[in-house]
Amino acid sequence: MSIPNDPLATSRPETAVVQLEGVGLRYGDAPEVLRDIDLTLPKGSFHFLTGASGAGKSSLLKLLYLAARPTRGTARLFGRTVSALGSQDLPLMRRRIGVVFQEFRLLDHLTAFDNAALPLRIAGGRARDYAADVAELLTWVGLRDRMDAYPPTLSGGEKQRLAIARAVMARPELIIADEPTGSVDQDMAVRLMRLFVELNRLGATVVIATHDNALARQSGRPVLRLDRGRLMREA
Ligand SMILES: Nc1ncnc2c1ncn2[C@@H]1O[C@H](COP(=O)(O)OP(=O)(O)OP(=O)(O)O)[C@@H](O)[C@H]1O
Repeated sequence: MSIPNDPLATSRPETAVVQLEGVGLRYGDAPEVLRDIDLTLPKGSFHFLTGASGAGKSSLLKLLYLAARPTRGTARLFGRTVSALGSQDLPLMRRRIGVVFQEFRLLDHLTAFDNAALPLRIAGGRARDYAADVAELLTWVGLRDRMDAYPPTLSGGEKQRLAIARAVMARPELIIADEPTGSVDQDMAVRLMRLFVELNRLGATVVIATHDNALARQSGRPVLRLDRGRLMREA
């Protein structure tokens, strides 16, 4: 399905971080949960993704962070066709993407500091080089006094802030966040949004899925809406 009057649809392919053409997704033999998705996300764009529970938001995000492949149509990420990626390509592609999972997915046996530092460690960084950056970002998200805590001892909001810090720590080119402010109060939600806005200003492409239609509309950013697996463009 093409989205009427969508200026993104005309963007040049080489500037697109994400391109989905005629994409469908089904789990097993069940009916498709995503249908006829055409979507181009230019480099440096910032979109919200809304839709009722079960509309397919997390499933669409899974396609974008390579946790699922389309069962129909074509997906391109950073100009590469996803179906042609080999197993050796996936870790490198994934390092370019920062994901805030709805259920956080923190590692319980690592401290908050080590969770946040993980993307830098995986990229081959040395603790003495990145320690100050990790501490600064954790301080920014209000976790200065919780750096040595383990995830099971953190509140829901603290876990969420840690998940966000980890996702953006290595300055990914594409930031994908699934309900990133669902567990924090309004003031913290505004603060966290400022972080995404700042990273976008520095060049990151950002996609944020949320139930919070007001948050999405007030942002002034384009809103993509999923309605039972079909993509609509709201504003
Ligand atoms: N791993 C899976 N196996 C089978 N069906 C799934 C799986 N994940 C999601 N679904 C189904 O796909 C549909 C879309 O789910 P999805 O989680 O993408 O929606 P959502 O819009 O993110 O919902 P929510 O806002 O509640 O998180 C639902 O019908 C769901 O039951």
